[in-house]
Amino acid sequence: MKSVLIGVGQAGGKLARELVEYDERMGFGSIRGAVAVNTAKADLRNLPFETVLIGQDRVKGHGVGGDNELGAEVMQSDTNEVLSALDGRITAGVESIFVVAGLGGGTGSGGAPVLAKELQRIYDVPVYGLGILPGRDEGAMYQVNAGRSLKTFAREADALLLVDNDAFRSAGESVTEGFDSINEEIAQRVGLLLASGEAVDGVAESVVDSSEIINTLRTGGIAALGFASAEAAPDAEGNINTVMSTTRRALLSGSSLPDATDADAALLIVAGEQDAIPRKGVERARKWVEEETGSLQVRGGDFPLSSDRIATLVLLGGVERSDRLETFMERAADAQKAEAEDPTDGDPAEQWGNDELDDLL
Ligand SMILES: Nc1nc2c(ncn2[C@@H]2O[C@H](COP(=O)(O)OP(=O)(O)OP(=O)(O)O)[C@@H](O)[C@H]2O)c(=O)[nH]1
Repeated sequence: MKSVLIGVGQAGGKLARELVEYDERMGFGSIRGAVAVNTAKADLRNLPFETVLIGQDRVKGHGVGGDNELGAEVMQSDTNEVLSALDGRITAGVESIFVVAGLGGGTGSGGAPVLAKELQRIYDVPVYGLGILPGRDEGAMYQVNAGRSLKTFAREADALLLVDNDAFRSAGESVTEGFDSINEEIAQRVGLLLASGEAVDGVAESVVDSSEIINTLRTGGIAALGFASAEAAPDAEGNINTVMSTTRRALLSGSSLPDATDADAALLIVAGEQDAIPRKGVERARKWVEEETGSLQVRGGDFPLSSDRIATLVLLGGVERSDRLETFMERAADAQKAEAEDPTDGDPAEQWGNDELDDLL
């Protein structure tokens, strides 16, 4: 799926760079352009694509210091500068735009939903969010920011693919120490997903295409992406169990949003040498995903790739009712309550759609 990335804030810029580098390293060519936007001048250095500094009149290039309302305001005032930087990049072949941001800070958290809303008004292609949730050890401000941004971003984008910073943390490593490896994990997953819709070597009907990604995300709301891989046998018959086990791992332990398995729609992509992908295994795994997600809309497809491994990607659309997200929304609402010194309790199940967490826009 040919896509253009807009990284907003520090994490957004770093992750966009990681995605561009992965796509180039693999020779996929699915990322057709990238732009980084920030209120902090220093964070725009070292990014190998066009950058836009916003809010100079308000914060003089020093960032918004975690104030996501200010982040939203400066994006609103300077949207035209961002749109100008995009001019000519959303060409006829581009199939989607991704707005990439960490949701715990100020610039990305506040700016990304505002930008998604503007892009929706202007472009016909889907506008997706790629949002990073703060780890549970990050402070209350990060949790509140992310809770508020999450609701608004999910509403303004066609779908919001979420990554939980706790999902890829290695034992004994702090969230901050792990950023580079987390970014690599995300870039690999998302990079493979985008490239899967582009497969040119495959002529078979079973090869996945971009419309299947778009249809899986059509339900809107929150999306998650799971991944797992294993060494492949040379023949398809020998890989039936491998496809099943990588599918299980991708969904149950390799997801960008752990424990989010209830979904409205899913797409199972099996990557590897085309002759080594077992039809029987893919069909069995697809049925398993159907049972596990409770969705009757489970699509499946191959991604022919020259490799001695089999990799499975599971894209889930509409996972906002999942336990993990409810736990997060509860954490964010608690943090907001603690900040406001208001001890009244709330039902976590209702926090998704309501007022405990103020909307950003
Ligand atoms: N995965 C990942 N998360 C990051 C990275 N950098 C920051 N974060 C997370 O993103 C959130 C902070 O967002 P930033 O992007 O640093 O903040 P910002 O949007 O630039 O906003 P201000 O600094 O307030 O202007 C925190 O929850 C961090 O955990 C990164 O490189 N990778």
